[in-house]
Amino acid sequence: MADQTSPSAAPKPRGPKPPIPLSVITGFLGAGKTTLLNRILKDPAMADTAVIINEFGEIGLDHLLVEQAEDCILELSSGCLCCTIRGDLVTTLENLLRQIDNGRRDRLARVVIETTGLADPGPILHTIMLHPYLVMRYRLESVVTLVDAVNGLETLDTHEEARRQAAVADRLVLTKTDLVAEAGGGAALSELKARLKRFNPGATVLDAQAGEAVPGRLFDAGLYDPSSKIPDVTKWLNDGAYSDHDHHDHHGGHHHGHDHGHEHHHHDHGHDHGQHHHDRNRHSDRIRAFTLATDRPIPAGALEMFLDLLRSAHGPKLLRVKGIVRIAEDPDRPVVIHGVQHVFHPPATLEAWPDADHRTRMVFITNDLPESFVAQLFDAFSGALKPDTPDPKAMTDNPLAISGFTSPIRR
Ligand SMILES: Nc1nc2c(ncn2[C@@H]2O[C@H](COP(=O)(O)OP(=O)(O)OP(=O)(O)O)[C@@H](O)[C@H]2O)c(=O)[nH]1
Repeated sequence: MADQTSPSAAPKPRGPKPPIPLSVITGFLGAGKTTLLNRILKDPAMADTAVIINEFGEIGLDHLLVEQAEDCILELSSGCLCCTIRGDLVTTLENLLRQIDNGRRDRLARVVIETTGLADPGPILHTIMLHPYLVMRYRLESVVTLVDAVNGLETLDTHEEARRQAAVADRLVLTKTDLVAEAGGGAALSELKARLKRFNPGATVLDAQAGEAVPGRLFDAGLYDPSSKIPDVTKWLNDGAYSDHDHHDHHGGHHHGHDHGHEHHHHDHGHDHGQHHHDRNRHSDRIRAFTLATDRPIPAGALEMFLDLLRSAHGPKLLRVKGIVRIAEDPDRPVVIHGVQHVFHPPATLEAWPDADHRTRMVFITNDLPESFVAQLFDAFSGALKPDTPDPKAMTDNPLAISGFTSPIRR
């Protein structure tokens, strides 16, 4: 029986095998995904990694890559990974497990899926998160999004997929910074970094040309490291980055965070100003990143309803949600939540708080979903009702809300 943990770990654990870390590398067409994969696959840290790539149109696999790590490459053949062959992806992931379970493969340290440039990574992540067996055997480790420093601003302006890819990332890798430097494009690079920071402040930005895109920094996003008993949620959440990335529009109260869309006016930033220089930012500005933090514990059932309502009514607007939550019934054992669009990982209960901060902290990256809405909804469910806000019963009685978020709290 293959053991996924480090060889030095004392007695081999009985029971289910630890889930295999799974990362997704995404990035717009030509961003440099294959180039990066080719490079990192040579790194000893990538031993025992299986890479799943898909062929797209006439462009075949990079043969270097195939030769480099023949055993580990599984080629999917039928078009776009995101839209048409999720069944293939499931089969491929199941086959890998079978190889491990029947001893044909000794170790599988990690799986990396490279998506096509046009893919919204959400559905790929959902394929794993929604599959009852795969979600037990694999754990989402890191979403790595490559951004071409030469074309990045333009691509973010014009392509929804590119914005989504950047917004769901745990790691943003800037590629082709060498070309920008040669062309004296320092200002454009700063603007690109600022843009990325604005709609995904928690993601670590790595410069591929500076040698920063190494496996340890790409994939070690921190949450469920099996070698640590209490996972490094703080690193994973990185909510500190949300409070110092901007300088305006700070709201009071116990909710922290920033609202780039001025949503309390309930109109769209871009349309509102109507000036040419705002057009460029219009789409990006619909993507908002904010945090909620509060001392007030929330009953487990109310958390369930909060998430249920949020995802059923507003799932498409949620790009990424991460959080550590203080539960009223069990305040010493926080619950970790993790969602991509309308799909949430089964929440995990930690044995203890990872650090001295015992507040509920959640980070949200949303598309056209205002911070104030999310904050009010959370307040309603956590019991911090203000006189002019609806009570949770009124909200859950909404006939448009779809139920189905069952048994969310599992250990
Ligand atoms: N100068 C420079 N060129 C790069 C860098 N990264 C990638 N490239 C080049 O950019 C082109 C596209 O790179 P790929 O790795 O094929 O990009 P990709 O994201 O896999 O492309 P698709 O699979 O078509 O979406 C290639 O010609 C690479 O050599 C970089 O950091 N600097």
